[in-house]
Amino acid sequence: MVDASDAGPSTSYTAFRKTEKHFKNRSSQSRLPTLYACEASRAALDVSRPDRQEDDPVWQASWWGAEQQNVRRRFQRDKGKRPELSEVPREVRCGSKTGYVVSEGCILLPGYLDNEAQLDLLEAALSQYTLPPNPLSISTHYDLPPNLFEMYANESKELIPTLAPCAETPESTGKEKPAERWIGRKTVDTPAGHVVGYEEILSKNRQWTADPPSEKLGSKTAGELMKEMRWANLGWVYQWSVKSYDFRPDSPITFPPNLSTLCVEVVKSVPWDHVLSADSNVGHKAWVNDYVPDTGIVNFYQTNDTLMAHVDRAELDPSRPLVSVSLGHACVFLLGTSSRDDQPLPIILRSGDVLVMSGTGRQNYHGVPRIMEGTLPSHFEPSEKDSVALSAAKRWIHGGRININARQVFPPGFKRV
Ligand SMILES: O=C(O)CCC(=O)C(=O)O
Ligand SMILES: [Fe+2]
Repeated sequence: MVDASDAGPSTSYTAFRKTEKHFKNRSSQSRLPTLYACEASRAALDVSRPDRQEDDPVWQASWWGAEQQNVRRRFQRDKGKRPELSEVPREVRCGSKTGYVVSEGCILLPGYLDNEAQLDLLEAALSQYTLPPNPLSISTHYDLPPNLFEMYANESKELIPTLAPCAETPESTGKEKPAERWIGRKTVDTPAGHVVGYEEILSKNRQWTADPPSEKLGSKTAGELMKEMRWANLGWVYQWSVKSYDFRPDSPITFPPNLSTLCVEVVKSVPWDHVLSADSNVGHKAWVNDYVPDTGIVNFYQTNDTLMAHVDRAELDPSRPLVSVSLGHACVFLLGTSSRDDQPLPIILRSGDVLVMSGTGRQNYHGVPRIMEGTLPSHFEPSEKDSVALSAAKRWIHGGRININARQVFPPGFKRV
């Protein structure tokens, strides 16, 4: 997951890595250049900005300089005149919403979820999606209680013990360290364009063993563990160390029905014939009828977490849509191409935005180099009417961002052996 060039001098960094470093740099917070502004290579695309500047938490938190006032209006006005702006983003009607085609197969639906829907999904992500049998990043290290979030909501001070360390295995010694801290997913990289077949996956399933619990960890409270948790797995279980789903069970863990309904609705709303190029041959005509997510990851970010450049290419059909929802603080999302050497497009993702990656766009490198501090929208502020669970969920999101992304790993009609 780390650029091979990372060990060398800065001049050998890939274009993707340089942009990641630019946005990770905390010494010069604020002053984001926009796509309209001059430094085009690092300029960020911002289409979910509210119409009134004063309503924008990103603006309020001083991420934009005064010179960026009304930048979106100027962007719309000048799009036709400036060739570098005419390609991205192309506007498309998605049902009752507006979408922007930000690159081949990648569509951003700003503000797809209203405030109420965001709060419902926030509560579900923390209180339901973290329940057993869904694996959590911390499941292999701690002897978790049946309901960790409930303990968090009740502000329990009870200590949750670690699991006993077990013998090392050749596949995973637990000693490999990622070159820098990121969202806690240890993976091996695969060559660009590599798509794994079912047989290859089953053989990886047989090799895989879970990470052994670390001996260095100590008991923690639910409050500490809810901050340490980096992801929850939905549906088919992904094995991070071998980058494959575990297809050994007969059926997946039940995928949350409400989330499935949301993702299907998003995919049905996209006018695929207008989004994908005419020569695109990815079977998109079927998606409106047979797209059903069966796996997903919920990413839990604290404001200093990042997600490094990667491609999600473990699904059997490499082009079916991946639907990705943002909640909480805004972030800078980098959308690249199938090569890390190409300059990625920085996109501001706000709470309620939905990004769909599909077709050849599924092979694009992407990552999250920055969660934008101070950008939590006001509907996440506590209210007297909140239930215990919602109030705890709001408390959690004050320190972070949640991303929920769903995919379909088994294309319809696929026969398992
Ligand atoms: O947090 C995000 O917006 C992106 C997450 C992502 O790319 C992933 O989980 O594969
Ligand atoms: Fe991803």
